[in-house]
Amino acid sequence: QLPKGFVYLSNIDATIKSELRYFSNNNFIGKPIDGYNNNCVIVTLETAKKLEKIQKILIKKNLSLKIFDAYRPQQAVNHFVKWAKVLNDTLMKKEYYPKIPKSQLFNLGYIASKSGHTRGSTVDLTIIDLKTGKELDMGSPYDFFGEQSHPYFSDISKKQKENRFYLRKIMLANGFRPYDNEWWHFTLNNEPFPKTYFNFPIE
Ligand SMILES: C[C@@H](N)C(=O)N[C@H](C)C(=O)O
Ligand SMILES: [Zn+2]
Repeated sequence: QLPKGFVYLSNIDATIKSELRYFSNNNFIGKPIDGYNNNCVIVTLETAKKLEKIQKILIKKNLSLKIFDAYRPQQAVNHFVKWAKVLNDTLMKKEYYPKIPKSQLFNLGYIASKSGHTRGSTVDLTIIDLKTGKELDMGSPYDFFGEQSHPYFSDISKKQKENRFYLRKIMLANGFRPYDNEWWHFTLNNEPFPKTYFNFPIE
């Protein structure tokens, strides 16, 4: 039973793809994150309806949204904070933050100790090509912490810029706002719980 105002995204649009990275070992910590007990995407109803609208536009072009993270319990954020304090635990540094000292990941805005995700109306996502099943090339992988992931980073190919801006354009046109440090992170404008940081686990 989810709190009032929250839904399983698959109940609103079952065609949207997902890969909940914090439910797996494939994330910047290298282990499943506290509070992710199931592989399902939870968001506020308002967010789900906007994503459904975007998905309907993409499907016509043989494209689809792919969600990496959505509602994130506060216990997961606390796990990130605890991990950040152990400076010698750098299991996934090579893949996720090769050039940024671990001690700077929060200061530089790549991870937040009070995250919009915890309010239920923020999503990390990309677009996939349904013909190939592959993610569009955005010029850096999801959760790659570095300047390369800043939306306006210039040293990427024309196609990578086009892909980034297509995602950004469609999200902004449908009620989301972007984030300066990460091309994949968007928050719903007029979110229903702007001040509430939820802690119910994902199950
Ligand atoms: C950790 C990354 N996926 C992310 O969402 N970063 C922002 C800053 C956040 O933690 O809210
Ligand atoms: Zn995010």
